[in-house]
Amino acid sequence: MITSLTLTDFRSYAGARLEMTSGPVVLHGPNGAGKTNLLEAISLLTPGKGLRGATAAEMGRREPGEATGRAWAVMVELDDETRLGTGVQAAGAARRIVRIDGETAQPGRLLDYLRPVWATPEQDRMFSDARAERLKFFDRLVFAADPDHAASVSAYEKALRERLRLLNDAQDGREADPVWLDALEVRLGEAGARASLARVAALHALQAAIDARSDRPFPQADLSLDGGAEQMAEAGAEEDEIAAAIREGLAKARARDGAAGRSLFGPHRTDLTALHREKQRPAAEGSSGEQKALVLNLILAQIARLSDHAARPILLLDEAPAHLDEARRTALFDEITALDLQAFMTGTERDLFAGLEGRAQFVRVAGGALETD
Ligand SMILES: Nc1ncnc2c1ncn2[C@@H]1O[C@H](COP(=O)(O)OP(=O)(O)OP(=O)(O)O)[C@@H](O)[C@H]1O
Repeated sequence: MITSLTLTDFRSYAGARLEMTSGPVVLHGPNGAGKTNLLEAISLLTPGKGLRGATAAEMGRREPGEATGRAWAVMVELDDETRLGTGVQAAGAARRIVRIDGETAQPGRLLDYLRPVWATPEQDRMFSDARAERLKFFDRLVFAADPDHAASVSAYEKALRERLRLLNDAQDGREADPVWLDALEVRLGEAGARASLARVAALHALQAAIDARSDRPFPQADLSLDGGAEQMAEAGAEEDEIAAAIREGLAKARARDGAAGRSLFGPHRTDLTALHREKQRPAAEGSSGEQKALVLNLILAQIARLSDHAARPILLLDEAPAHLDEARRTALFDEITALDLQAFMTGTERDLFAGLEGRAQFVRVAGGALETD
């Protein structure tokens, strides 16, 4: 578990430190106090984008009127022994670095120690929002258990950007090198097939974890992946067959993609859909409270799925209890306590967390300072 957190020039914090005892941590305080900033800091102790999807340059503390944020750092100590840190070395730097016990490390190594999983108010409309955000959300769930997935997705995205650049050049009258285009599409086929197979495997594991929670007062989702490559994987196709289908589809789509200036074919267009099981309706048609409860159930299923890993998950819940009804709030608190899970939760009112009195650490966030009540 995280036993201490130190923030230096991170967002609204000039310097702050919080020590944790065991159990959940409740962060309460007025709007704009810096509660979400703190969850965001912890969310950065995993590869990729954090809870706000912000760039490293945005996270450095800025005084009013300052154009560039400062160099910032976030450091946690695990069980009072291992130190994980991230930050930038120079003000405004775009790339954050990772340190483990003081040594620079590959971001992927963080997953050996911590697996943060988060739920934010922005996810409430996830099922009715744009498809790209849903796939990003799902991919994060996949790579928390399967770190290789992040490498497949980033190799795929890089090759896709290169292919589109070539097709745009061709559109402007410059000849696109067909050998290079072929090579990129081979790479897209391979990385895309790996990514699709990993997504399908994760979908099954997640669905099983959701099904195992049918006794909880949260709505259940029936998940599916709506994409050609994933459907082939479901039907038992091998990786090289899926890769060939992606490659062929991309080759056929060249002219159309070039004219549109977008990549209209490929597994980056896969969608995650969810059916509200009890109501037999698409999740996208549910109320925002229903969508929130459904997403939270999915997040809790993910936590259960990750609990077998050596690196235990850490749950970050931004404003979740405020939007749950009493029965679900109680169930959430009981579950978090029973799982012996480290959870950080935010809310403007301390009263919302009355059910955790005596079972959680209450921290008041105000004026850039953190005070345990
Ligand atoms: N780079 C930065 N430098 C300085 N201050 C920042 C920076 N980024 C964000 N802030 C400040 O942090 C505050 C927002 O903090 P945060 O989102 O954590 O609030 P919160 O406590 O979660 O509030 P709410 O209850 O409204 O969600 C704002 O006042 C914002 O101006």
